Amino acid sequence: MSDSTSIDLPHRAPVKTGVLLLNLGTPEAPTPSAIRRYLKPFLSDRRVVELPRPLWLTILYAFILPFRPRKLAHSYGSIWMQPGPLGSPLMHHSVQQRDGLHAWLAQKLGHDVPVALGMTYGKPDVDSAIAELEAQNVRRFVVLPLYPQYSASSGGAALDAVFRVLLKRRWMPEVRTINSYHDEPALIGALAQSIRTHWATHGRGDHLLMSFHSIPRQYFTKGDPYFCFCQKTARLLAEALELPAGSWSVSFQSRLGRQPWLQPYTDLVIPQLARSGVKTMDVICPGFAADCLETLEEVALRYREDFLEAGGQAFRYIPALNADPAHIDALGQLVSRHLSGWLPAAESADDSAARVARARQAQAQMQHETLLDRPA
Ligand SMILES: C=CC1=C(C)c2cc3[nH]c(cc4nc(cc5[nH]c(cc1n2)c(C)c5CCC(=O)O)C(CCC(=O)O)=C4C)c(C)c3C=C
Ligand SMILES: [Fe+2]
Ligand SMILES: [Fe+2]
Repeated sequence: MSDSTSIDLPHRAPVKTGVLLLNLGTPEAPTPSAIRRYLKPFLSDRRVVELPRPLWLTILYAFILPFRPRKLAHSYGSIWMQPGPLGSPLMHHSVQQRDGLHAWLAQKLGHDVPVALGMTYGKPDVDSAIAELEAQNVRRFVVLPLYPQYSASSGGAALDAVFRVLLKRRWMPEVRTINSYHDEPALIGALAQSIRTHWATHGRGDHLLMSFHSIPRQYFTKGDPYFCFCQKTARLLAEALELPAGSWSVSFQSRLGRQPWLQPYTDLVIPQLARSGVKTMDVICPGFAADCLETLEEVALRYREDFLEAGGQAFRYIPALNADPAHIDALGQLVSRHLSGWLPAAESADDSAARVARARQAQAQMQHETLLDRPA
């Protein structure tokens, strides 16, 4: 007991409040081996693929992992932004979102709120992101999976990764999780503004397609709310833009395998629109917080070609919100609400009474009581 002051006890320091941002993850390089390393845990997750295990593992190991990475290497290669892991658009934008949110919280709330980024699959993993917060003495944090529309296969899997890490903790942190923010007014406002700005700069198409990542239809019939959340985001966006009926629609992209997925399928809708006389179209993907393979390669490159081949004249992809200030503002507002009661009220830095109050607060947050420090 007498040498207890030399023990490195985490509860000696003032506690901090943090934010954990989560996204899917992405390969570290546009190479078959890096893509295989990424796909293996991703496609082995029971939240992502719910097929009977022996059947799915046979398909995964016999047909997908040996062949798909090579095909995807070309696709990733076409959108990679710079050498190294930050070359993946998803990683590039996620890092900027992390830094942008940290700056927003400091500016608007007057506090240093550490923000860490963790990926459900690949690096930086959720374990290291939580460790990063803990190293700054964060003992309570808000978890924000960057999927505006919750699905078990995306946000659910991300939260699983958090809870798996916490299972190993002796001293559980306080955790608040954000489930879905598909109808967050600031998010709808940011999306609407980005569309208006795009129209003002590049012209307005005859039709606006809102394309969301699909999921197997059966997940919806078993109770996944994702389909309805996508429809609600789309309706709110159409209302905000006062879009006439018939001038916009919703579709679902990126399906894999033979079972039915949420419909209508984007890859079928786009040429159909061209054949039905739509000459110019805009596409936005309001389910993707950051641009990635599925938006930049699948939609902006491949579906553009399909549209033009089917008789369309102009196809414009409207980028994801990425680290756009309006997006950071929407995420900041969302996170701030969930931080409620965890931060002392913001004070102006030159207010000396506030400085004293802050010092008292810090003292009160020193949770280490004196028992171990008493002389034996
Ligand atoms: C096989 C099942 C899949 C389900 C279910 C699924 C749901 C889902 N995915 C996203 C977001 C993203 N998916 C991305 C890539 C991607 N998705 C799947 C499979 C499923 N996704 C695969 C196999 C891949 C890899 C690429 C490919 O093989 O086509 C990405 C992009 C990652 C990147 O590196 O850029 C995102 C983002 C959501 C939101 C979602 C459920 C709602
Ligand atoms: Fe996906
Ligand atoms: Fe519903």
